[in-house]
Amino acid sequence: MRSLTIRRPDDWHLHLRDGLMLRGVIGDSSRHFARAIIMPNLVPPVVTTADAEDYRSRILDALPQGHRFEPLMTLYLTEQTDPDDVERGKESGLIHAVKLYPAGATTNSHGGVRDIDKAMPVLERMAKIGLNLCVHGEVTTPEVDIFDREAVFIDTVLDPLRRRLPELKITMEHVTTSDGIDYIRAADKNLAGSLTTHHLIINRNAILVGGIKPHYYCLPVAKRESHRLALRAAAVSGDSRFFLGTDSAPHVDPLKECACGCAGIYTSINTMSCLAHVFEEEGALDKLEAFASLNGPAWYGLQPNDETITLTKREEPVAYPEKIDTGAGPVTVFDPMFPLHWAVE
Ligand SMILES: NC(=O)N[C@@H](CC(=O)O)C(=O)O
Ligand SMILES: [Zn+2]
Ligand SMILES: [Zn+2]
Repeated sequence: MRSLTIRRPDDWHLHLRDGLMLRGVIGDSSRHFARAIIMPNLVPPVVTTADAEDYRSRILDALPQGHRFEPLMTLYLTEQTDPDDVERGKESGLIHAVKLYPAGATTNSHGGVRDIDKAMPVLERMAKIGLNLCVHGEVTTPEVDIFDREAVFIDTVLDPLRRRLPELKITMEHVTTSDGIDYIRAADKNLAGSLTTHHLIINRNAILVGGIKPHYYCLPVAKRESHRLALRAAAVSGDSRFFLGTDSAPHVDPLKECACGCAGIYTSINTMSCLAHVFEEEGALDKLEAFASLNGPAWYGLQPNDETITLTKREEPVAYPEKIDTGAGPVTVFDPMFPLHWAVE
């Protein structure tokens, strides 16, 4: 048996939803993770500091008995967002990032930004006060192929924005391409990227070969194998600009298994087992702590957690449910398509 003790990890991109779904999923995160950057794409979205404060209370209220977990709140950027409200949210310690969803790019993003010029006053204020901008980095232009949307976003939105406002700290979330990795590596400052668990494991074949597999569909959509390999290399490199954001995004099965299934993969429950497997495969178990527990806090200006978790490699595969029952309905758990042997003690 091998074992590995690391600082308690954090999740720098998480969807917890609300109501019954929130109650059904939060324990899967708080069991292993100490903190998470909480995505604001509720219906309606979390747009003001007051919304974020209410949502944070609902999250803490849903936490299982005995669990300790700190939700790090974010605001959903709109063309009407008030810079003063954002600044108050940051100064009070509540708000850790503002999230840019290009309108229509992903789940519940129709209220997102259409014209980035309209968001400039907020972005300028964020640059001034040192507040992070998290971006869903895909263009939504219908002419652009869905597999190219991240690369085109970098050229037409992200790079111009960084030139215009070099002092703005930007997290390119759920990077799925080697273009994204190269772009982050080449940046001199103020740019980092989060990587999901599933994009380190699947390529686009998982969605399309042998029948259409809705539980492997998420946005940004998984790309070809060469991109997956680039993501893996970045994750295990130890480069402090890359860290874990699971993007665990629960949807009930009926909304995924239908003619127009929604995007999102649920990985909170087995992420640490999956990551230990990936890092071991890459001969880089010694880099798992940097990726899951150290680089993220450093980027967000927080201390790493004092507590630790221990992962042990077992003979028998680790059991995890195929689906969880959430009260809102069943949610299928990410199946990495290989047995998992690393267990969190
Ligand atoms: N990643 C996804 O496929 N879905 C996310 C939205 C997002 O992070 O883009 C969701 O909220 O379901
Ligand atoms: Zn996204
Ligand atoms: Zn997400």
